[in-house]
Amino acid sequence: MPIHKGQKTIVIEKSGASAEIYLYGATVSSWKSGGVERLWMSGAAVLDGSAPIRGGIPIGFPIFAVDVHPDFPELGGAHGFARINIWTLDDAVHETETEITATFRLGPNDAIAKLFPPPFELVYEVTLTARSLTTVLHITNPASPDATPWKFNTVFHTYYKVPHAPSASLAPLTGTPYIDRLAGMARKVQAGDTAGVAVETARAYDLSAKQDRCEVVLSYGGGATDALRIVSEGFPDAVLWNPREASGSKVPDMSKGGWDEFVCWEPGVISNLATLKPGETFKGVQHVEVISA
Ligand SMILES: O=P(O)(O)OC[C@H]1O[C@H](O)[C@H](O)[C@@H](O)[C@@H]1O
Repeated sequence: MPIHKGQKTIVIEKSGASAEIYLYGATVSSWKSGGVERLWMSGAAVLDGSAPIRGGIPIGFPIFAVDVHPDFPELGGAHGFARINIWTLDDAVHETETEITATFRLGPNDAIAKLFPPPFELVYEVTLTARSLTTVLHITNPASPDATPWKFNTVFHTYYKVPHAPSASLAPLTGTPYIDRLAGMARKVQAGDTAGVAVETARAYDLSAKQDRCEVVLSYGGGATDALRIVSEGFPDAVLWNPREASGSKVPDMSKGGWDEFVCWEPGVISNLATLKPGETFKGVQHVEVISA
């Protein structure tokens, strides 16, 4: 069976690879390729649907981090409601010889409407092949033409599992502008080719010049024979984040030492809100592939 449906999660399998997705938040919680777990999950993650899942790929929408939405200030909090609501799984699972796709949907409910009244539709496709995981988010404003446009942030808050976070690096990033969220949102430009997380890092890279297609390679370091090629499409930003011990130890659902085990590279609409007019759909893609180092 290429798909296993549980009460809380589904697992898809293809050519020896697998991915587990919680209906809560449509959070991809595990991706195994080549017999290796590629996503990090905190040992202290809350998995009972009472709090966002600390690990995997939580989806942020319609705000990012603790930023407040100018039109819907009640949203507040972190990363919005998409990651803390139950999504529905389409009955139809698309499968070919080389790939399998499961599709999830989220729309308004009473609790969401109190925070974010306009109509919206989120469609999320998770596609697995032997060596890749692709996530695609479609965000639609289905309102009638005379309705007011609304604004949103979104993010694939992806936690990559690495053997030793301070040894891991992302490249090529030379000359890419970024906002240093730890330095009063100072605007800086990436000097060297690689960026890492040996110290606490929260940078929002400006990918607007390569919004159509941005490719980076996450190298594990330490003589690893494989690496991850991460391609994002449609996203104007990506956050590089790791809290290291000083800040990570204050995060209640982060296991001790967790900050040594992951790198977050988070493609999204982050530094500015995007506007969606009635009838419009935003599409963001993240394609991650295991490659030789
Ligand atoms: O604790 P969370 O709401 O999941 O957020 C975790 C982190 O996500 C982002 O990467 C932000 O840049 C950080 O400021 C935030 O701490």
